[in-house]
Amino acid sequence: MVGTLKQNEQSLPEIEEKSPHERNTTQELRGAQRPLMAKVQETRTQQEGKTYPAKRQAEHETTRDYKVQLQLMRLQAEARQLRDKDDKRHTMCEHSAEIRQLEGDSHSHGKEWSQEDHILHTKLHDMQDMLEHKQKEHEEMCRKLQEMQCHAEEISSLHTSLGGTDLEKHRDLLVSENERLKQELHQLRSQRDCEKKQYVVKTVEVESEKMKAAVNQAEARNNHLQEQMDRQNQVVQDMKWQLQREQQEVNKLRAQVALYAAELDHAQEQMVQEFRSMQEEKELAVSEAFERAQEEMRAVHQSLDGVRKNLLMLQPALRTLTNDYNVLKRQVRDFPDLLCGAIREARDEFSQAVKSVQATNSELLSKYRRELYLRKECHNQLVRLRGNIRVLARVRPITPEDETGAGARNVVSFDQDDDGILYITNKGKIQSFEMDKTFPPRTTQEEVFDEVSPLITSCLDGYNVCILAYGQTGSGKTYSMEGTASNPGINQRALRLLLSEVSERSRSWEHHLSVSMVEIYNETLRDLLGSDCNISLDIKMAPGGSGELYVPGLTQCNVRNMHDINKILELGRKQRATEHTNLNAHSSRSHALLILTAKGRETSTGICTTGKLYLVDLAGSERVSRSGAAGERLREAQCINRSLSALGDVFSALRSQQAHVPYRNSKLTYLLQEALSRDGKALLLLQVSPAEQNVNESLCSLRFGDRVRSVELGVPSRKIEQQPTSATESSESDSPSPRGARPTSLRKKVPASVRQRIGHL
Ligand SMILES: Nc1ncnc2c1ncn2[C@@H]1O[C@H](COP(=O)(O)OP(=O)(O)OP(=O)(O)O)[C@@H](O)[C@H]1O
Repeated sequence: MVGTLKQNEQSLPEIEEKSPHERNTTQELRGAQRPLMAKVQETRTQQEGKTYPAKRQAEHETTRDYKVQLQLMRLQAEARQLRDKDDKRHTMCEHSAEIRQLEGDSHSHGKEWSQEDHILHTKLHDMQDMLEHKQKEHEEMCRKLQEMQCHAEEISSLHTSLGGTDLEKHRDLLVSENERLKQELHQLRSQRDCEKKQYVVKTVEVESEKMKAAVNQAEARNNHLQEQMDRQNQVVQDMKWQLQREQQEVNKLRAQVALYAAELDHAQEQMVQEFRSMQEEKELAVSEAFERAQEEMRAVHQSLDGVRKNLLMLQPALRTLTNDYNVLKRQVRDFPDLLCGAIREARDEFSQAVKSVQATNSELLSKYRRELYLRKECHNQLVRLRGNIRVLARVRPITPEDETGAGARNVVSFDQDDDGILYITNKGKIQSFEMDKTFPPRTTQEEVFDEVSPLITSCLDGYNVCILAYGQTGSGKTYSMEGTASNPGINQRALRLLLSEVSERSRSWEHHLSVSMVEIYNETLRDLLGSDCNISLDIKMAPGGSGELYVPGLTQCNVRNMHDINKILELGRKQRATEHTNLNAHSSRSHALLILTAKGRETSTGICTTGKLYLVDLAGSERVSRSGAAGERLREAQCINRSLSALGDVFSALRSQQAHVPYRNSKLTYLLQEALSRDGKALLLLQVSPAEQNVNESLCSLRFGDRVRSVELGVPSRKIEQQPTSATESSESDSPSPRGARPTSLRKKVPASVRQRIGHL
């Protein structure tokens, strides 16, 4: 057929050259032939050996596209189904929400449902879990579906890009055109065959070269088209394979979707079943609850009826209560005024009562003080009568020498109303001590001296008087006895007082005062006013059987004025200081005694008196263990302890009124024998440190004082003499001597009248 066409195309110019009529016919034919040729050419390329497979391919692709479209539609239907399922799931979710709501409602119905609620809740929870699981699966399926849709869209777009539909149309057109052309060609061919019979020999020879070139050109073009066709076929083949792969993929996915759909159906079925069962349970529970609620309601109604009846009965009582309440309200309103008035009255009464109590109190206090004073007086009287040793306690202030901190804390306190009572706190316990008088730290030297001065002046009346300062080292013994230059102690004040007394009594009395000062250190008696104070002195019994004691070689300095006093005291102090390098260290370990002898003569009666005043600053009474002494110090401490315990022994012998009093056990007691005997007057000044660190020593001193306080020396007697006269001698022999008084030759000579007078003194 191609060969025929080629021959036709080559023969046409020959016809044109032969005649005008033929030329016109040929031109017309050529005009009609050109588009036809182009179409024929196209058709030829499509038809020549390959037109048919391409057509088949296109048909095949069309079928495949249709199938893909069908699959797509099916997938869309499946997606719709899935969407429906999703809607159902939503509905189920709503149902479960309703169930939850019902569950919440059922909660409010009471505790008895809690068990069932719990079970339902657990089931619901399980279902929710399952639902969530299904939801995830559904999401996964949706995702895959989307992927499939994407694939389908890709296929569809590919299909469109290939222009399948247009091609088909175009192809149909071409087919019809081809048919038409074939017919035309057939006509032309028959026409040409007729004409050919006339010109064939010439034209073939003339035009054969041109035709050949045209045929070659056509063939080249034909080859080019063939190549294009091959490429196109290759592309179509690739697409076919791709389509096959996609188809397989789609099949797989469809199978998966079917599987998921089955699972989903199954799950949905299960859920529907469970939902139904839950619905049934819920309905059952609701009906039960409803019944129960109805019962409760009935009970509530019944009780309400009862309450209503009670309410009706209570109404009159309520009215009464309301009235009462109103009355009370009025009272409450008026209450603040009433209360204020009552408070005012009560306050007035109270202040009056307080005033009267205060008046009574002050009256009682003054009475108590008077009583106390009288009691003291009586006590002093009793002490005088009994001859008790008076014990005074002086507490020094806290000094810088005391340790700072807890050890320096004050542990001593005093009674506000009774100046004889002192309290001492030891390890949290408070102990009280009763003395004849106590002196708080603020007490001045004058106040202390005022208390002891009557005793001092009694030596001018012929009494032996002894004042002992007792206490541990540093407790203020020297301060009380010697004092300081600006603030002298008992020693200097006593001498000054005696001098003034002597001058006061000078009208009726002649007095002679002499002073000795001694020190007892390690049981050695030394004269502090002598030329050589290293000489150890002895205490001896006076010759003549008077029983009096004297110290041979002891210096006695006459005292006439203050100058003498100062000189003597200064000398004594100096002797103590020069003898021992460290005065303070030494002074605390020796007893210092100031002995004043007062000799008097009453000018009118000729009565002579001799009184002695012993002012003793004892050595420190602290324990050896505390001082930690050794060697010489230990010996000193032992001597001090021996002499102080000898003093204690003397006091205890006197207290128990033993026949023998061990005066001679120490130099101290031996020297003080006259004052500490039953004829003397004694006063113990206890020095107490208030510091907590010294509490044990303070307690020892106070206990010692407590024991001494109970010692009765007896009624003291004066040591008097009188120049013998005939009158006095005869009457003296009848009068008995005072209680326990040592009978002396001189005592016998005192007349009864005089003795009576003396007794009053
Ligand atoms: N009442 C007081 N007021 C002020 N200071 C005091 C008082 N009593 C004692 N002191 C002071 O306490 C310190 C110790 O006193 P003091 O030397 O008199 O004690 P002491 O008992 O005599 O000691 P020692 O046994 O060593 O002689 C001194 O510094 C003294 O001035």
